[in-house]
Amino acid sequence: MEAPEQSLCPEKSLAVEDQGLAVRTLDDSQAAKPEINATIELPNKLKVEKSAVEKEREAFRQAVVKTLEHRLFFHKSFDIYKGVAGLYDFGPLGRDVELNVLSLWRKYFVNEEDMLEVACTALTPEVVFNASGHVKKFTDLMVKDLVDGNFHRADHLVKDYCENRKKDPTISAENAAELDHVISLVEDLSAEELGAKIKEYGITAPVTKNPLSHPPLPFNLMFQTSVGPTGSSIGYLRPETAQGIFNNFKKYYNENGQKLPFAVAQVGRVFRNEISPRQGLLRTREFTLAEVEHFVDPENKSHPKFPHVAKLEFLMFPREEQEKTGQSAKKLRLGEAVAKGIVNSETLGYFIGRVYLFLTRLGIDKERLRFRQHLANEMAHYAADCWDAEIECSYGWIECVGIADRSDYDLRAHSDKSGVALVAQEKLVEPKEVEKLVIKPVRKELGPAFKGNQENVAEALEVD
Ligand SMILES: Nc1ncnc2c1ncn2[C@@H]1O[C@H](COP(=O)(O)OP(=O)(O)OP(=O)(O)O)[C@@H](O)[C@H]1O
Repeated sequence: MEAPEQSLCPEKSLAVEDQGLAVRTLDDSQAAKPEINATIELPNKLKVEKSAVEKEREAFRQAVVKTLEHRLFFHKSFDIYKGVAGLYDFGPLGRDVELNVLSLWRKYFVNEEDMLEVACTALTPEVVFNASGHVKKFTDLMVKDLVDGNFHRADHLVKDYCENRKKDPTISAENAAELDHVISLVEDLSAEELGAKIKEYGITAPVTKNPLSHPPLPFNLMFQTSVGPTGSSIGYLRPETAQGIFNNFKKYYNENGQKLPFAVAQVGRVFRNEISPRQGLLRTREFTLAEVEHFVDPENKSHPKFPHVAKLEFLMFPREEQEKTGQSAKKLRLGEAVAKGIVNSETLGYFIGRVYLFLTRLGIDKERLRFRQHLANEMAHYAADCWDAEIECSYGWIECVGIADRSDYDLRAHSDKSGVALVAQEKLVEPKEVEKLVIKPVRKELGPAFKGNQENVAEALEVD
């Protein structure tokens, strides 16, 4: 997910804003023409300087990419056939970098926390993603170029439009704050709301400037395939590694001596049929994901090692701040964020702290790293609280790690679908007596009353 962008050259942006404001003020006060002309020259000069900085940055990025491709760090896959958008190969040096990063990741997570590391298959039967909700909900909204037929991600078009508008030095501070607000909410907008924004702003297809289809439609990002020769058994390439871990929960729980908490880690290839991949390696259709699922007692989300990270202080951008206009990430002490309930538990806070330590150890600049909380509707269908580690690079603020409290969503969903109880048991210090209402339908009465529906009614009544 992408997030509100802050300018990479803030001083220059501010100067442009200030001068734009000065011109408008002079204009309003009926100032003499030479005075206005002199003041106009300044923002124009700054505008030229600003775009020169941007051009320089773009040229630098292109030069870096060219060198990395030339030295075979990475390059387009199958490029003798002109390649496919969003598919890249790592050459020997790129693979070395990947292995070094993964080895540090193992040290910081798997070894440090004594996790179980596993490797599940990428090819997954449909029933798994029906149960997890991915078949229905793992979608992005897209619009179509009505002339050339190419598809574009609707939220990206609105975000790009707002960011480009913000570059206009004559824009008022109020309008800029409004655009920032739209950028921070863009992933939160429904199909109708995104469609309305596209119309309101008069957005057309990038490059061709052709009109776009309306309203945006959902597109499922999973690659579908069939398993076996008959073609009747549908499968998907996994878009995340976590579902394999949830399906094997009982085995791993037993392996851990039936004790909570425990964590399972997995590194593997995942596949997402991105609508319009762009930004090089940042948005590809096949990539390596390193994931951890930490299983915890839902009634006790404290973490014994939280004091080790509680004093860390770094840039955080809570949901409430994003909902106000004109706000940005501020330095916050992790202990304070958990104590105030901004981060929903010590366990989630602990992993935010570990990710901060890992990324800064990798060499990420602390001033260009922030943790942004998802807005209520932006969160994936399974999440109760979610924070993205975002790094500011030449493409703006880019999500690099997602840290979510998925609650018991997945284990419950797979228990219901498979009939296998994916649960943990805890021996209570004091035995508890619990009163429970259980409905036992009288089946012979249901038949005459509900006829063909009797099974559904019985099933609904039996749920406790
Ligand atoms: N297409 C992609 N190419 C490369 N990396 C990706 C891609 N999609 C997601 N990621 C990375 O995988 C991590 C976990 O994915 P997650 O499901 O949280 O992403 P997401 O929030 O669905 O992304 P978005 O909303 O931007 O599509 C992200 O933090 C990001 O770093």
